[in-house]
Amino acid sequence: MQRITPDQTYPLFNTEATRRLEQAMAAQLAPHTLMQRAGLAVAQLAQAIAPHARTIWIACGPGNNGGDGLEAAHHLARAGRKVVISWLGTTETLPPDARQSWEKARHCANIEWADTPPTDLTGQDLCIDALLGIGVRSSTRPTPSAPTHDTVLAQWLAQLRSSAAPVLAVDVPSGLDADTGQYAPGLEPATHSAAAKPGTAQHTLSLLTLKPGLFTAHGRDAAGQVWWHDLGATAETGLNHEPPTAWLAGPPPRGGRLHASHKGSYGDVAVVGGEGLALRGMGMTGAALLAGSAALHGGAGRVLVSLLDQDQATEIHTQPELMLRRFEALELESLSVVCGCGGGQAVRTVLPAVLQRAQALVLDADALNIISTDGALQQALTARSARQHPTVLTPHPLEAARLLHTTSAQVQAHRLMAARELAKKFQCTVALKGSGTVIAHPDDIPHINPTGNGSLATAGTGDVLAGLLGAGLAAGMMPLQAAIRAVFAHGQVADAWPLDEPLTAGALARRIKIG
Ligand SMILES: NC(=O)C1=CN([C@@H]2O[C@H](COP(=O)(O)OP(=O)(O)OC[C@H]3O[C@@H](n4cnc5c(N)ncnc54)[C@H](OP(=O)(O)O)[C@@H]3O)[C@@H](O)[C@H]2O)[C@@H](O)CC1
Ligand SMILES: [K+]
Repeated sequence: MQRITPDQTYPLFNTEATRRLEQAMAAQLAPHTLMQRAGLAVAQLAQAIAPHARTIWIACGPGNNGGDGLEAAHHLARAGRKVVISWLGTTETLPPDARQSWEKARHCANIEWADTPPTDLTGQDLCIDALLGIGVRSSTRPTPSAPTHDTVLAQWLAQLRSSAAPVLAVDVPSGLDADTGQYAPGLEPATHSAAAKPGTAQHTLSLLTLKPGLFTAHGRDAAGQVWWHDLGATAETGLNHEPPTAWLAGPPPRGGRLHASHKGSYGDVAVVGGEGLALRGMGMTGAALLAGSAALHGGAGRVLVSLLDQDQATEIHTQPELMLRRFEALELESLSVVCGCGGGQAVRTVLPAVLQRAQALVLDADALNIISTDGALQQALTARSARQHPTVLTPHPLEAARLLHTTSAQVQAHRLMAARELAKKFQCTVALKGSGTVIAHPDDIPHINPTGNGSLATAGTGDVLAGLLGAGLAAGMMPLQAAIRAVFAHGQVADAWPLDEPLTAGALARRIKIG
């Protein structure tokens, strides 16, 4: 069993791939072996995280996820723990594996069966959520006969989520789609605002495979600390014959600098953005300066800043290392250009030249919005790939939606798919921001970033990411690697930041550590 931390790369498998692996393994093993292993692993983790739990309430659903819970109940009861089971299945519809575990649990004298879940649990107890796993339906049941069952399941789920006791979720937090990290309709937590985190699992034990939905969209909040037990898959069948759906990115390789190097060894970044106050009364030069600061702290040899403010700025007092340049004075052909940060409408005039000439390019914010409305710019963007000019897009979900002519809800509903679609459409690398940033490249398996948290949800952090990425490209990194590295390092600063101190984008840029 492994505790998942951002210290290595892990393969992630969606439901379809997981089912294929399950079948391949089950064919080689005695019947019921996988569920026995799953139940034992759940019981072991329960004992480890709550060794002194007074009562262990196990909420078991009608399918094999419930079967895992029943199997775990048997082990925990045999270990002398006080176990209360609430089971939602019927003997007529029980899958064969779950039936065997149900019978085992039935024969354990010291298990209490409760149709009404206990309401007096405290922090000294433990809940095990075995209601729904990867079999959760993505639509509500159409038949009129069933709602009662579904209603009870939803009630028990609400009770788990609001319990004072810690929750260990089996395989996936019930109701969460293992592929997308979205909740199934009708099973969303009641409180769903960023300020009030919904009651969710403190631990999730992912079985056989790690699933992408645990690490993106609502997955991170829903799952808490993720653990993984492969049920013997790596040793017995190898996970190799099934290509991963995605990778959970690990830390980029550390690389020191050669002593005999100079500023030219690390390349030049040019930040083009920062519409001035004069044009529309909205000054956004700070965004470009943040990107510049991040490029500096990300290791760029030199950082040039071209502010789109009609030459009002003549000097940057706050960061003397940044060099101001008129746009016309930039030798775009030899630069890694970061374009868009605070660019407003002013960035429209420079985009044709930037897309045509920049050696390497990061496009963010306003640049993306303008491109999404202009077919000629879209063609120019796509054409960069044929000239071997690396390009990285860093959209948030709404910007991605504009580029894909869809809604941000659709993008969020299928983050992995949306990032891949964008990468293919424009033949470039994409970092789709948000919880569990997805990094996609046309010909590669996408990566999900494991670092970062809600403190990054503040103005300017996107500009910092763009600048940092520009530094990676300037150093000659491949765009996919540069994007993985930048997103990882960006999130790492937030993870190390004190929880009770608001993180500002300026501080974020200054704290970046690369290599
Ligand atoms: N894969 C593996 O390698 C291994 C898998 N194992 C375990 O099996 C789990 C998968 O089991 P599974 O296929 O039986 O599906 P599961 O999640 O129990 O749900 C199906 C049941 O829930 C019901 N239901 C669905 N949605 C609903 C809703 N919205 N509201 C109400 N009800 C809803 C659905 O009803 P139906 O749609 O049939 O009407 C059906 O009765 C997996 O996550 C892991 O824990 C391990 O034991 C061993 C290795
Ligand atoms: K579950």
